[in-house]
Amino acid sequence: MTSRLPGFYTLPVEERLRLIASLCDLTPDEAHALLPGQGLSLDQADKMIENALGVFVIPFGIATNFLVNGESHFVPMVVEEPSIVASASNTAKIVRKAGGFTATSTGRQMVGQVQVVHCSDWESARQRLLQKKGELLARANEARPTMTARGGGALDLDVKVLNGNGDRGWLPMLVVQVTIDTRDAMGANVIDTMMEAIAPDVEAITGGTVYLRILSNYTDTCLAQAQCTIPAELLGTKTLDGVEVRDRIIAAYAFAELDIYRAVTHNKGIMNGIDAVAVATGNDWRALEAAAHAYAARGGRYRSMTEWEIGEHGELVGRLELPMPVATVGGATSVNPVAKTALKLLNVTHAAQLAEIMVSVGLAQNLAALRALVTEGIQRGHMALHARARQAISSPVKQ
Ligand SMILES: CC(C)(COP(=O)([O-])OP(=O)([O-])OC[C@H]1O[C@@H](n2cnc3c(N)ncnc32)[C@H](O)[C@@H]1OP(=O)([O-])[O-])[C@@H](O)C(=O)NCCC(=O)NCCSC(=O)C[C@@](C)(O)CC(=O)[O-]
Ligand SMILES: NC(=O)C1=CN([C@@H]2O[C@H](COP(=O)(O)OP(=O)(O)OC[C@H]3O[C@@H](n4cnc5c(N)ncnc54)[C@H](OP(=O)(O)O)[C@@H]3O)[C@@H](O)[C@H]2O)C=CC1
Repeated sequence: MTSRLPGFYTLPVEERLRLIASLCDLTPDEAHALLPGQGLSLDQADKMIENALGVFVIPFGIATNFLVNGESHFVPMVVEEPSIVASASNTAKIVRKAGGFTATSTGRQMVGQVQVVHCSDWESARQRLLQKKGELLARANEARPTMTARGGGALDLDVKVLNGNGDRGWLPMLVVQVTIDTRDAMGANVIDTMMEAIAPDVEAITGGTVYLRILSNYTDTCLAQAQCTIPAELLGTKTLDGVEVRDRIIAAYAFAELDIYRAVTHNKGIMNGIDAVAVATGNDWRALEAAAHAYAARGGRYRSMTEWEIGEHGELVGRLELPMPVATVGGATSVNPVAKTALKLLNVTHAAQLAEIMVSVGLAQNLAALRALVTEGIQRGHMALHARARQAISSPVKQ
């Protein structure tokens, strides 16, 4: 199977679906789930959230041309903004000619926190907790034994003391921080269950009072990295040669590194792609957004999420590393039939693989935007598609 389908976007929508269904072996039900009114049922929606009245429909598209770690992937995207799917496909086509994206992921470890207040001796409470680390980890794992059976579960525990601020009436506090491998799940519920399970032991050991027992969305131990190396000649346009475009892209990147007003826009463009895949696959995009922007501000300065530089042979080299707490099981991925179809289209079986593709999509999206911005400007490509969308809005709805 190849994801390289020249001119795919020129086909009528029904034909596109037929072609993809046959290339990806979708069952009639899986393909049917993508049609308006056929995906999430009202009954399912009513069980997913509270006070449901209906379902909100957003277009579902696929980006073509992606080659990640030597494998072709169609990338499902659910998004309301024109030109995101086209630009991802366009860049993936260029990067494919250069050998595709290389992506890795480092760990699937998430963090849970328990906040303890009112301890009489903070340092001795900290020491006692560390001495009981094995028992606390065992207690956490007893709460979700199936996670250990899968090779995951609570792995490590650390304790920190945070000073209060008397002037503002803030108490000092102690934080028990547990590292948990949640395998193919995002793990919020798993972690929260574990943190609630260890809380009584934490109180008994410290003599303090537990307040919060919750996961952390700063998932800097669940990272994915993507890289692409593009010969300059592949970047040229009708009016500019590739070396000039490459150098302008480096200048655009430097702008984002140096100026927060530009960095936020630059990073919004990256998240355009990542969020669209997150929504399509039923993942929690708020968790991804929160973690990604916090990671971009690590070290105390908010910067570009991507890095661009000139390689040894004059190529443009791009990298993106982000926290990717995504799931192929649990949450809405397991409930929404559209998300199930999206995962099948992507042809991924594990969360780490999904994370690697998503970070490649983020890198592609950034390159697309930068290349357009430093050459013809964003308006021609983006606004032509935007104008088409406006036309659809103003034309009467077919019954
Ligand atoms: C829009 C393009 C791709 C046109 O680019 P083009 O060069 O006119 O495209 P083309 O007609 O030569 O086609 C090249 C390939 O693009 C794809 N393609 C081309 N057209 C379509 C289409 N209609 N539907 C689906 N795919 C399309 C398709 O893959 C096609 O090749 P094929 O696979 O067919 O051989 C280009 O101008 C582009 O990439 N622009 C960038 C647009 C962008 O970045 N949009 C993001 C939203 S704007 C924003 O919110 C973020 C931003 C910009 O503010 C971030 C920032 O500032 O950093
Ligand atoms: N701050 C935040 O971000 C918060 C987010 N949430 C929400 O929580 C949800 C995610 O929680 P999560 O715990 O992941 O989802 P679920 O509660 O749906 O749990 C996932 C379950 O899937 C099962 N499972 C089956 N196969 C696997 C596998 N290969 N790897 C791992 N688990 C597997 C496990 O259950 P078993 O072991 O029993 O088989 C696991 O507990 C999202 O909807 C998120 O929006 C909730 C609270 C806070």
